[in-house]
Amino acid sequence: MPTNEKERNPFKIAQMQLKAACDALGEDESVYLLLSEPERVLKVSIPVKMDDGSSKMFTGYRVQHNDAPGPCKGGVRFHPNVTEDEVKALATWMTFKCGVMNLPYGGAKGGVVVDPNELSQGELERLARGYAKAITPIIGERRDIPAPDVNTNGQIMVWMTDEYSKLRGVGQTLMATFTGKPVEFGGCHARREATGYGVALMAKEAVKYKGLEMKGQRSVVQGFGNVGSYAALYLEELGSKVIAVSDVNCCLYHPDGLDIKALMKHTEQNKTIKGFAGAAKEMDREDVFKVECDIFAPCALENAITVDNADDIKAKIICEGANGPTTPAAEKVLLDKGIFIVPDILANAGGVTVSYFEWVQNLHSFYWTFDEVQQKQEAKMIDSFNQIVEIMEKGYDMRTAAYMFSIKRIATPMRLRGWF
Ligand SMILES: NC(=O)C1=CN([C@@H]2O[C@H](COP(=O)(O)OP(=O)(O)OC[C@H]3O[C@@H](n4cnc5c(N)ncnc54)[C@H](O)[C@@H]3O)[C@@H](O)[C@H]2O)C=CC1
Ligand SMILES: O=C(O)CCC(=O)C(=O)O
Repeated sequence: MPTNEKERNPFKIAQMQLKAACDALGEDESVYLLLSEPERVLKVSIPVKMDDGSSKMFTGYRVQHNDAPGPCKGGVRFHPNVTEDEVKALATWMTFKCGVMNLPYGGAKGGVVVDPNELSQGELERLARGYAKAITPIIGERRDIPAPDVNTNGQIMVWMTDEYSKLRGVGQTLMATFTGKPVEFGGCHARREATGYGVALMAKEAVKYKGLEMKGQRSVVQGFGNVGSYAALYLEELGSKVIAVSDVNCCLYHPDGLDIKALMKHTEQNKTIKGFAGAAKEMDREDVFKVECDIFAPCALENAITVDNADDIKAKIICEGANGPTTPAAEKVLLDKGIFIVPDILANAGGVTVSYFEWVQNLHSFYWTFDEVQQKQEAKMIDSFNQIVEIMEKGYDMRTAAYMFSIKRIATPMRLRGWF
């Protein structure tokens, strides 16, 4: 892949990753053309009545990248740095993630430019409802199914489902239009845990592939939100020691391993890992890249690993919990150092996989147990891991192999539909 050192635009990066895989496959040029731009970009303005009586306008997006394999699927992010290109990239990655897991979906993503920490609970609810209303014309259980992402959660999915049902349900609750809902409201057991659990599972498969065992491996996790906290919990449960984690405020370190359950409790109460009594050292958040370890799991945001810090990372395996955490130039540095990278479209695909299970259960009103869900998730992820490794062994890095594996699954329905 060409590695323009300066390239940080996530959409350009997604296009570069796609191009590298299309070239490796020797695919028809039309496949790249059709997949390099999203099918639909909706930009919305959302008026919200604030608690002080004033009104504010928020900008939001819903991008539908491709619906050849089935309805579009992907989360909604609330973050001050959301841009149209970021949402386009995230939607593109969703298409290939669904392809990697052989789910009957294409990709989509949504975002609202907002810092939710600055909103009251009432303002947050009105924004969530306003966003759901604004994107109602293009979503639906057979068209596009949103879910949680950064700074959104089960409660926000309930508000959106309720709003959408008022507008489209005519007396019915339309459960299957949003996933990631709480178990008490049409949600699926093990969805909250699913992305982090999948990250830990994929790290374990990579460890096994290298002929090693999880016991004794030292893990480091960047980001301690939904994905990072459960990735850390399951990395610990699968036998590794989690010696460092970070969030937006700091990095915590303990050479004997942090107690992740206790840290999750601390974070629930304090909204940050900062101040946790069980750490040996509290450091600057950027120090997370310098901690010597075996498994490094970036679970925060895009462009976390760049050429500026790639050399600091001393791990055998990088398992990408976040979407797009590694720039192409940094990836080259890491691959040259012999680091095994499990790419985001596989490593964090547990979330959308269990969202798919939620959607299937909602459509049938028949619900599975926690263990059933995790067993089905594990079987699907390990199967994809093994098939991608087979392609990788033909001489590709794992990201390119994952794209090659996925592109075939998307190109075939496009070809059958006569799109090229
Ligand atoms: N929630 C989900 O099911 C899925 C999320 N993802 C991706 O995983 C990543 C994280 O998502 P969530 O955990 O849902 O978000 P979240 O909002 O629950 O947590 C984000 C975490 O990252 C931390 N963070 C932000 N900037 C940081 C920085 N510079 N250094 C260290 N930590 C930083 C925050 O403090 C927080 O702990 C995103 O890239 C998201 O797109 C991918 C697949 C599914
Ligand atoms: O659960 C889903 O449908 C999508 C999750 C998501 O946004 C992601 O995988 O990046």
